[in-house]
Order: sequence, then C-alpha cells, then structure tokens
Amino acid sequence: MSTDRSTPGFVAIEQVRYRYGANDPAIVDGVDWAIPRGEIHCLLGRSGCGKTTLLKLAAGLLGPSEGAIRISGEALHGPSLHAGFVFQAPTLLDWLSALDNVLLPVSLRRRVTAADRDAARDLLARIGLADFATRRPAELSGGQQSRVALARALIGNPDLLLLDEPFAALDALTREELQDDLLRLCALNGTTALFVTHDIGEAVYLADKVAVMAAGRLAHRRRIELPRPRHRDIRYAPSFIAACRDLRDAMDGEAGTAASQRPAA
Ligand SMILES: Nc1ncnc2c1ncn2[C@@H]1O[C@H](COP(=O)(O)OP(=O)(O)OP(=O)(O)O)[C@@H](O)[C@H]1O
Repeated sequence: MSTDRSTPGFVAIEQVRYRYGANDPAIVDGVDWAIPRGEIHCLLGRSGCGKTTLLKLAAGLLGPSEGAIRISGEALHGPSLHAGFVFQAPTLLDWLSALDNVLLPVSLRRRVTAADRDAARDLLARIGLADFATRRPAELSGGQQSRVALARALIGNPDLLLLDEPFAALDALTREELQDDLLRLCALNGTTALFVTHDIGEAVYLADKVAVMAAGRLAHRRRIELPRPRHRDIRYAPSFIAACRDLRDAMDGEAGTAASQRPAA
C-alpha cells in the first residue's frame, strides 16, 4: 500500500467484542483503538486479560463477534495480507537455514528471486546475523532465533507488524538488544506495529502509545512523549520512570477493579 504514512487510524478497531463461544463472556469487550501509520502501539496487561485475542482480531485470524477492524480503511475479513507476525516462540523450521527461514513467507507464495535473497541477507546483516545465514535454528542461540523470526516477519516489508510477547523468553540484556533492533527496523521502513507485552518497561521503551487492558477492555491509555530515536540510557530518565509508574498504577487499579467484578466463588 502506498498511501500517506501519516494518515491517522491506519489500523482502526471499532467497538470490537469477541466471544469464543456464542454463550461465553466477551473476552474482548467493546474495544476502540486507532493506530496511525508509522506508530508503535503497545498493549499491556496481565495474563489472561485478552491481549492475544485482540492481537488475533487485528491480524484477521479471528473475526469480531461485534464491531469492525479496518486496515487502511478496508474492513478485514480474513488474515491480513499486509501484516507480518512475530509470535511468543520463534517457530522456525528446524531443517531450513536462517536465510531460508527468513525467506519462508516469500517461498510459500512464489519462486524466490536473487533480489529476495539479497533482501533477506540485508535484513540478517541489519540485525547482526550476517555470518549466520547458513546456520540451522538448532545452531543459533535463543536471541538469534528471535532475530531470525523478526527478520522473517519483515521480509515482505509489511505495512503492519503484529508482535505477541516476542522477547518474553529472552534474558533482560538480549531483550533490550532485540527491542533496539525492532525500533531501528520499524523506523527504517515507517512500519506500523502493535506489540503485546506484560512488561511495563518494554512497553514504554518501544511505544508511541500504550494501552492497558483489563478484563477485555482498554482501561487506560497513555501517549509516550519520549524522543526518538531512543537509546537505552533513556530507561533511567525521570520521564521514563514516571511513565512506568503511571502504567503500573493503572494496572494495579484495574486488577482491583477486575477482581471486584468477578463473581464470588
Ligand atoms: N481458543 C479459546 N477458546 C476459549 N477460550 C479461550 C481461547 N483462547 C483464549 N481463551 C480465553 O480467553 C482469555 C484471554 O486469553 P488471551 O490469550 O487473549 O489472554 P492474554 O492476555 O494474551 O494472556 P497471556 O498474557 O497469558 O498470554 C483467557 O481466559 C483464555 O482462557
């Protein structure tokens, strides 16, 4: 898609509700959310509050029970062709090299060209894996596997990147490096991203805007005004710490509210 990347509401989630079964409670319960082109928005919330379900709705992997999801103004009726995905586990194919894993989305659609191979090598180089292109996943560390998964999601230069706690299993320092890789690659292509996490610091570091989800609703939203490009030193800035504290308070407040709304045992 070649429309203006500054158009507001590139991703528009409009009054969306979702129930897994017709008589089940709404897991996503009346969510409104607009993500302008080129922005990174983070969805923060405790385990089980509905984050992955909302991400699957945004991906078109689930269809809303009520409401609509639009990408660039068009209602989504199935898996989005314009989105790249990064899941909690890297989910690489063991028998393919790192390079061929990155090229997988292309090879599933058509014959891989020399230009595709160059693009994949370029992506691997940008995330520090230039010398690992021929290695199989088992010969890579967890952090390197996550980098390959990120490169695979970006190979088609998607307009939208959807990430579901992609770095949760990594140690803290590797996670910070991956966050920097992600910010660099998104900035390079103006990629719009929706990133699910339960880590407050990760959300503040990455996001233009953070939404706190509790019991299926977006209970609190906060724009993150920290300058870009962001550097890891910013994590010690008073404004960073204040944003983390505000979001933590929102999560604690919503946890109390959600608990008080649960039926008594
Ligand atoms: N396929 C399904 N069928 C029925 N219920 C489901 C299904 N998938 C998820 N749920 C329920 O929906 C609720 C929200 O799940 P979801 O995975 O969206 O939460 P989450 O916030 O992403 O949690 P986590 O941080 O632990 O991944 C949970 O109560 C879960 O049990």
